[in-house]
Amino acid sequence: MSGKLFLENLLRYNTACRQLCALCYKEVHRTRRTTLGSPAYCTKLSRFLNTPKWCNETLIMVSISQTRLFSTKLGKGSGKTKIPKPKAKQEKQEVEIKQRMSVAELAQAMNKDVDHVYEALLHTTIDLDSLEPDSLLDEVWIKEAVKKSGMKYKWAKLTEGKVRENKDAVNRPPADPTVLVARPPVVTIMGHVDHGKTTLLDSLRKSQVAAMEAGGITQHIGAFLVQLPSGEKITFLDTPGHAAFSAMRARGAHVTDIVILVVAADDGVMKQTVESIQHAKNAKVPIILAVNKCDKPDADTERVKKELLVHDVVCEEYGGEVQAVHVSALKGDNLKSLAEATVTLAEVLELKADPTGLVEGTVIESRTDKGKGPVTTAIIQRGTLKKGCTLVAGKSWAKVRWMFDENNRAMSEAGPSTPVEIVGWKDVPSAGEEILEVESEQRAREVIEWRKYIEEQEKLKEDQQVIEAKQKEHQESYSKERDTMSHLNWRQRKSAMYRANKQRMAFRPKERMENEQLALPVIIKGDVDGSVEAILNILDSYDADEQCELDIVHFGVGDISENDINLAETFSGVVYGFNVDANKAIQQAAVKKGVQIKLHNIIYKLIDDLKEELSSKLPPTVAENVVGEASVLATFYVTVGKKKLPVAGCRVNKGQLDRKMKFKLIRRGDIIWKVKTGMECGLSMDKDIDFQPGDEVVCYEDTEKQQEICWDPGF
Ligand SMILES: Nc1nc2c(ncn2[C@@H]2O[C@H](COP(=O)(O)OP(=O)(O)OP(=O)(O)O)[C@@H](O)[C@H]2O)c(=O)[nH]1
Repeated sequence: MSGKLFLENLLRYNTACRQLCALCYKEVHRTRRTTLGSPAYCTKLSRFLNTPKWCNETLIMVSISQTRLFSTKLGKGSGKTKIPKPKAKQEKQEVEIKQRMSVAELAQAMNKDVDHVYEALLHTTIDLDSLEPDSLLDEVWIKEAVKKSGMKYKWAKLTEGKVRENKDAVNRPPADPTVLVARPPVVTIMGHVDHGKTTLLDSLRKSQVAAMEAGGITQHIGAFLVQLPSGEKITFLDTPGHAAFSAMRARGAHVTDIVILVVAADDGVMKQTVESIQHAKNAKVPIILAVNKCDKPDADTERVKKELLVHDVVCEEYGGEVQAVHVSALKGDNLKSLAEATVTLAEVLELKADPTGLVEGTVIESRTDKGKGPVTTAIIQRGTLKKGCTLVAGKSWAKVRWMFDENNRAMSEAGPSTPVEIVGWKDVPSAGEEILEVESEQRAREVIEWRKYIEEQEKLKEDQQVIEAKQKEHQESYSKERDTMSHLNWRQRKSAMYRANKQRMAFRPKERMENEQLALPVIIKGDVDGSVEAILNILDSYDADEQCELDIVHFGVGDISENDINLAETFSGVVYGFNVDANKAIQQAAVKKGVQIKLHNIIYKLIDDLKEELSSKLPPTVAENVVGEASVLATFYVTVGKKKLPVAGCRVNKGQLDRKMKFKLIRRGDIIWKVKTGMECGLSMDKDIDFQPGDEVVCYEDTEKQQEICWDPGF
């Protein structure tokens, strides 16, 4: 072929394509989603183009992909369709938004002050009085404020967290040894079930109450302080059992200095004794042995000590370092010796803390008190807690309003190792959470916001990991089916899918019409190749065509365009966008054409939405809900006017019979009386029915249930 001939052919081909596009575009709009692929339409195209039939399919494919180009040009050239000029759009300031933004964050993103955001939301339904600068705004209000400010929004990338400045509160560096002072030990009691942990704690607490002046009310706050006559103090954590201990350890809370291991002298070393030893060893916390129930006649203290040797707990008598004290928790015998042994060990451990500077501590227990609101019991580990301090713990913060000890007495300050009940929390923090004092309320809010943000990011990451793992799994199982396309890149696959779609449209127009309500055509748009590909990979696993077909009519990168809306209208489809936008004109066009645009920033939410959309296409299933059952005991006739009507004497065995509902088992008909369980009744039908004793009557209603699509995308 000569160069000239080639050029001429090319020009003819281009013109033909353009004309085809024009025809196709008009035809698509005229016929509204019905005849694009019909044989009549193909013949029409053939005649128009004077082309052999074999190339129609290809041309239709080309025409669709050209629709966007053509429709854009149409607006310019013909003046029929007015497309908003992009000029005004370009002038708008772009604001990066995300799903959760505080008023202050939004103001910052808009380069305005907080008042600007309030003003923008002035004539909306949002309650402005409740809005603080740190209040989180819903997506709808974020968008509204941006729009009302004459700006446009753009979704921030999910990876934005990596560059955000860390605002968390952290422990102070280790204190200067010169400021350290001795502090009481914090003790946890552990041991096997029923060996006497609770009894021991109760006795220790009671010994303290007895030692107090009358009037003190002991309450369980999760920890209490015991003061020996010599003046030494011991803090006991009032949460017996290794479960609480390991829960604290799991959260990284290093609260306990000493473990008192309770072993019943009549029972010896048991399973949970061994577990307790293990927990103490893992946490590198020294043990004191309390051989309990020594008042019992069958108590054998030596046996206990010998059994413990196997588990590397060597008592002093056996040349080890573990102090053993023989007690009776029930009778309160030798508890003083146990306390003294604890103090001795504490001295050896040289337990010290810095009582100055910002407070650090751990939440031992938390609850909501009717009068006081959220309350925590904490062990202070550094600094001295006072009223008015601002604290953060987990995702909650507090301005300390009151402090109480376990005897419900108000405290003015609490130093290291002191158990204290703190009132003033905004929410209830969890046990084991670290308490840190911060400089101001503003700082506390900042820390909490940061922690919530991090939690959200981690959740997103986790979700992403789950999705990826499941995708991998699914990909493997579907790789066989995809073998035919596996050698293609995703752009080539796009063409292949177009072809497949067009073929379906061309060869099955009738079935298509019939099945239209059981097919969901979708248009997928994403911000980058990678995200579109990720979504397509998930959609590859779609295997519920039996229930409802999923047609991927089109997919691509970029914001939702007019072409997407036109395609969605043509195919009665839904447009899904991931991390992309749909400008106002597009949204208006979509509303006008009855096209749904669904925008998402999280893939699994998009897929969830798609699943819901697919499920909504399915017809509801009908289930029978039995409301009553009766048995016919006898039959008789009653005379109504001149007529004798057959009546069944029934006993309602279950539920009730309601004439408004459906009946079965005994032929069809209506019930005259509404009767309840256990009552006897007469049943007459509006048709002549020959009742027989022993017949069963079931009264039921049809209930509709929405079906769910059985596709499992793997997450
Ligand atoms: N004779 C005697 N009985 C005791 C002694 N200490 C506890 N008991 C009894 O042993 C039983 C169990 O005591 P608890 O204090 O509930 O034991 P526990 O280890 O806290 O049990 P769990 O909370 O179930 O793990 C109770 O009936 C107590 O009265 C003791 O020193 N002497």
